[in-house]
Amino acid sequence: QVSQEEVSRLSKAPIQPPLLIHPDICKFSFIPRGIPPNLMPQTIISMFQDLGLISQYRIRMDTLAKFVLMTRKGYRDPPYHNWSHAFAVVHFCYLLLKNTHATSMIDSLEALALFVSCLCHDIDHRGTTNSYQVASGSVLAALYSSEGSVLERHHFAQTVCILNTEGCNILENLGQPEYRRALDLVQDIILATDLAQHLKKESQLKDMVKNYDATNSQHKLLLLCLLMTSCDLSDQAKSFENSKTIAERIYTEFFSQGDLERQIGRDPMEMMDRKKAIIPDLQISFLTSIALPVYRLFVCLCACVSVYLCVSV
Ligand SMILES: Cc1nc2ccc(C(=O)NCC(C)C)cc2n2c(-c3cc(OC(C)(C)C)ccc3Cl)nnc12
Ligand SMILES: [Mg+2]
Ligand SMILES: [Zn+2]
Repeated sequence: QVSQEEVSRLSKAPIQPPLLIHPDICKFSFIPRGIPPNLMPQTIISMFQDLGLISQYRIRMDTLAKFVLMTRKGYRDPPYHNWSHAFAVVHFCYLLLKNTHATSMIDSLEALALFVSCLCHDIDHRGTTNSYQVASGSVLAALYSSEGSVLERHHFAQTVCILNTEGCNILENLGQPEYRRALDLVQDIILATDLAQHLKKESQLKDMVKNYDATNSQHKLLLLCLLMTSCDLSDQAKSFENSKTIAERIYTEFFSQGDLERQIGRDPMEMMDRKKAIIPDLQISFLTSIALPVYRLFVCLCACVSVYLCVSV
């Protein structure tokens, strides 16, 4: 729970335009960690405002304040999968929605669902992977291993839990069909952050990008998943110093998991083994095989769309 005093302080604070919070906040090169952690909740609220989502979906300010504070509380503090990661992902999503043609390809409900998904996509992450949940027989594995994407189902469940908490439902003023569609979108988008699911989609994503059809709901969903993974990986699209710092946090998590796996008598995979992992090699393969293709797809999509927009104008 969050204190009523904290909620009212945040909901009564005047909403400053993002640029007044930090002059570089609208630059793709901006490192969101440049925002002091105590200003993150109000920065998120000012991004909601700047995207026009508060008025469009008649979101009450005290409800939005409580939702953001509950979401922040929902994150644990592992080296990487923490609140500052969520904030960095939300910030990139804000820039995408403000700057790219994506806005002409998705409607405002999809933009709302994407933005909320970015904020909530790793809630209550423990700093261990899906396979570790199953190997260690965690409660989450007991709950979700039959469907797969164990952690991501939990992140979604936690999001619904917060929305169902008194005074936190920012979607309460949506019509019933819109509410249903928003929640279904948030579920699909958060589930798309399971790397295994993303890799399965590679060929569909390529096809969507090549001949994007806005009337095709499957294409629309694939686009939202691509936008989500672009945001989730966005620390790798910034300065080398930032990418290096973030990669070090990720391997701190991976190596701690490797230590845990050794303790339960399992042999950790190389990437999790602090004795065997060569981070530069691992990163070159991750960036070339996973991160770069995501951004290449995205650039290709924008190119296709801008041609499409010019033609259709
Ligand atoms: C810099 C950087 N290195 C990484 C190196 C390896 C892996 C990894 O999970 N290898 C698989 C093994 C463990 C079975 C992830 C890495 N990673 C991610 C990331 C991306 C994710 O999935 C999407 C967003 C869908 C791509 C999901 C989770 C994470 Cl931590 N974000 N930044 C990184
Ligand atoms: Mg995740
Ligand atoms: Zn993430």
